[in-house]
Amino acid sequence: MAQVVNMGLRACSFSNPFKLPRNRTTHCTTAKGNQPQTIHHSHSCLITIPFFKSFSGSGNGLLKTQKLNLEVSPHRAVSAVRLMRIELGGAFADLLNEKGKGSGENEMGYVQRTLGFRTRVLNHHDLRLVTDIVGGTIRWRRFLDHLISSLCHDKDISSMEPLLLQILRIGFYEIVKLDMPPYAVVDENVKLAKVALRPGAGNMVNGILRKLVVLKENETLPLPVVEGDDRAQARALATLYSHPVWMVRRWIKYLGQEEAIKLMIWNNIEPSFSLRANRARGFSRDDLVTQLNALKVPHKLSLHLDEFVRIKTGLQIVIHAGLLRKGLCSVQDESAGLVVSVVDPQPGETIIDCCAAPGGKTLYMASHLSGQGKVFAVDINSGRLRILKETAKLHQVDDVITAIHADLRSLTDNRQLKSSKVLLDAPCSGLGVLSKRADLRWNRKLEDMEQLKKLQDELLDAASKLVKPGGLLIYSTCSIDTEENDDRVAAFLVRHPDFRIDTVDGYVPPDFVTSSGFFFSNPVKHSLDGSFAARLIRAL
Ligand SMILES: C[S@@+](CC[C@H](N)C(=O)[O-])C[C@H]1O[C@@H](n2cnc3c(N)ncnc32)[C@H](O)[C@@H]1O
Repeated sequence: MAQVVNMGLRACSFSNPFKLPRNRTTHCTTAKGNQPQTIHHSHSCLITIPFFKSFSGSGNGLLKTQKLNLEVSPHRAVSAVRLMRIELGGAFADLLNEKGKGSGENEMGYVQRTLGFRTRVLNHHDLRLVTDIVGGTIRWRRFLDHLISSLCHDKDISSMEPLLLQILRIGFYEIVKLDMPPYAVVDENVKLAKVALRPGAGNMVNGILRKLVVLKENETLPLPVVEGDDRAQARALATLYSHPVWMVRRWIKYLGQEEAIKLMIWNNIEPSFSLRANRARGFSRDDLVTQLNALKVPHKLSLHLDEFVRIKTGLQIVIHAGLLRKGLCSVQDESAGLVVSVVDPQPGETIIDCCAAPGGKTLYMASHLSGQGKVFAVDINSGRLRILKETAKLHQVDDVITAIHADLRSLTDNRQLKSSKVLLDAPCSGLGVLSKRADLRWNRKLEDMEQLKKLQDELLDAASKLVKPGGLLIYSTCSIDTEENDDRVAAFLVRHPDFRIDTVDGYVPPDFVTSSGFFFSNPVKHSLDGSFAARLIRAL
């Protein structure tokens, strides 16, 4: 049985939504005074025992509840809980959006509430494993679920206990995709299921994972075959490469099957990240490189942008070292940096950033103004705008940024705000950033595309009203979808014949310039996020 250290109040929780109530005797570890002892009770409630110890160190007598489990592998326990939170919509797969930044107190609180115990605090190595397991398990969800339902008696896994399903997904991912030593994986996940759920759940995990190990060793995994009509082929590919069927069909239509497969392979690879040294804080790329060397974080200089460095691993170390918190650098993909190159901000200019939050491009543009000029940062989302303002202070560019909380579409009716440079970084499907946003592929729906295109048209019309005669409108997205990119520009030019395309040639490396004069970063070709930008000049 797991070693359980109980500290805190007696509390009996019947409300854990991740466990099925059981009418059976369960072993719990409890304590009399400070002595642990085992009791039996007739439901799966969690019992914690009075310890009368303050964890805050404040000596205020506040009683906290905590059970520390040192037996289950902590990164698997934390991964299982994070996966449930993501699936239930409580968190993003993207670690950067995690308020708790990994194994912080917030996250351990979720672990405690979900599993009924805490794990030890995670170290860098554990956090790296959590990131890999969570990201990979989400990416491969359709593929893993196909295998799980093929191996389960009950083929409909949608009714399976959420926690049990996550534990199985983790085990399947570790065995099939990470090629980890199979029997260690079986043992660890069985232990987690037993402790976090009940012994019977552990037995079930044991049976299914062992079946999987045999099938893998015999190379007889039940995989779909790509055959039949277009729809059947798309379905098989969607399972094999773990994407929604509608995306696969769309990419086959626009890119052909070979390129669609390459794109899905790219989306399934662990992403690398880029860091931008913040020149506004007097922190150069050389300074950043010195810090990364000291932290032993492997890195490569960007081939395209002077302030950028690429890292494949070690982001947690950078976060932990406080480089982001101190505003010395930010995590920003080079594709986003290249959109700013298309804008080409110069000291003294006034730029309106129409959809600015959380501020990645605003801050980078502001850092190029060298204290002279202005960026008006408009956004409809007050929470995201608050993040922009806070980060602007941290980056010491707040003196050149004015935040405006507004719907761009009504802003243009009421104000006299106009400029010679207007950036519209429009809300989009995010189909160019699926490798980083592992959960996005499952959240995005085909119906979203029509709504987004309509919104993009409306925002383009609104942004165009802010452009002075002879001025420039830059339209950008982080999508690779031609209907959100080239087609939106084409439709805009029909509605606004006073605008014309100004090629991005000369602003970005030639390799990124399309035949129509737009900027386009192709994940497969450039090993960057996918993004798009067009320069549109208004007639005098
Ligand atoms: C792609 S994100 C912008 C990312 C940002 N440019 C950056 O680099 O960090 C799109 C933004 O558009 C904002 N938005 C959506 N509809 C809007 C509207 N009607 N008016 C103003 N902002 C809007 C969203 O709140 C979101 O922050």
